[in-house]
Amino acid sequence: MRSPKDFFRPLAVGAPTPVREVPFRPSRMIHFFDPGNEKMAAKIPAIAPTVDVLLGNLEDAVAADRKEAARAGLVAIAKATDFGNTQLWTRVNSLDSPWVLDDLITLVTEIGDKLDVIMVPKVEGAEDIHYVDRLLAQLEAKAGTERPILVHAILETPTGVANVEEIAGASPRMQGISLGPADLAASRRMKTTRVGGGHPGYLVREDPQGDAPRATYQQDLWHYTIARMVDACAAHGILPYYGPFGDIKDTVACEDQFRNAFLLGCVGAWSLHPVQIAIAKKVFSPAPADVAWARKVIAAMGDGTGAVMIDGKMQDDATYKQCQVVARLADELAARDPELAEAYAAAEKE
Ligand SMILES: CC(=O)SCCNC(=O)CCNC(=O)[C@H](O)C(C)(C)COP(=O)(O)OP(=O)(O)OC[C@H]1O[C@@H](n2cnc3c(N)ncnc32)[C@H](O)[C@@H]1OP(=O)(O)O
Ligand SMILES: O=CC(=O)O
Ligand SMILES: [Mg+2]
Repeated sequence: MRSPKDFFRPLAVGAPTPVREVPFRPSRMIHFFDPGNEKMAAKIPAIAPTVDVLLGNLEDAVAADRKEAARAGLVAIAKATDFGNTQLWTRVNSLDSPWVLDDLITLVTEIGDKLDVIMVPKVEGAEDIHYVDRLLAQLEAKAGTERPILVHAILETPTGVANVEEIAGASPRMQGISLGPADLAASRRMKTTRVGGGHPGYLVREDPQGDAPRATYQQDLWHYTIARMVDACAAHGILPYYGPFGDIKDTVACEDQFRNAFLLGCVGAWSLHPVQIAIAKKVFSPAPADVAWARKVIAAMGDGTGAVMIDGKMQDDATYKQCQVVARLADELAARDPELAEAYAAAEKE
């Protein structure tokens, strides 16, 4: 019988030991591709070095009669490609679908040693994660994989949002959670047909002042859910992400949506099209001037206690910690990205 003390024990004999801490690896963009689409698949070796995460998508956006082709395509691509230090993830079909069992069995036994993370859609509660957790342990034991494959949940149903804390803490395999604004809008019966982003009808209006025209301000439809997801993830030591932005041509609004998520605490977003890769890279890498400022505060704060004034702004133990968040992220990203490392070093010298 298992007790809470067994949380970090393997769920099957012969499965690898679960991780105690989610390894932070840059994941500014999770680049989606359909492995059964020959044109997209052909681009993967060239795209791989330009992204932090490549994700072979098997779920929505893959037609029902192309599911097997997508699964087989992912196996072939994973076997044939050297991804370097770019992570390989997959999004399997939902747990109530006719495809997910074969997705998991095939992928773990065929390419389990190459897969870093499995994204599970439409997660509604801890029981969904427990099911995947046990099955993955059995399959890992069968395949002889040496490290555990981590699990990422998509937050895209009202029940999932209501249970987000228990989902985040359901297993040591939990790597992170992404907001899925399209399915969430549908299942909440929101009246937007957009994939993420704002809506001109969701606004507040200035009070009337005589006959003067009243300004309106568009509000953020996703603020509540992203903030809730970020808190749940931070409380459980896992990573939060914004999901898809569907208006591919509106690169400006995509950047805004990504930046809102970044400022609220997300570490990355999905890129659905090559044009969104550079946007995510720019937004989810702290700006060089912000990194230089953070390092200046850290240097001035010594052991991180007390209060000082820098350029007219009060700094104390809390701002020291805020600056550490930015500086640590910059270090982690610079270790992967030499161009960014140079930009950070140059900004510090200014
Ligand atoms: C709500 C959700 O679940 S979101 C997640 C699921 N959705 C997805 O994964 C969508 C992934 N992206 C796509 O399917 C496509 O980008 C689409 C359908 C949005 C647009 O595709 P297209 O109309 O072909 O776009 P476009 O003509 O600009 O593509 C230019 C080239 O980039 C390729 N391309 C497009 N998207 C991708 C991608 N994600 N990865 C790699 N290559 C891509 C196209 O195949 C095309 O190649 P070609 O020049 O050899 O013809
Ligand atoms: O899967 C993503 C979504 O927005 O739905
Ligand atoms: Mg979805």
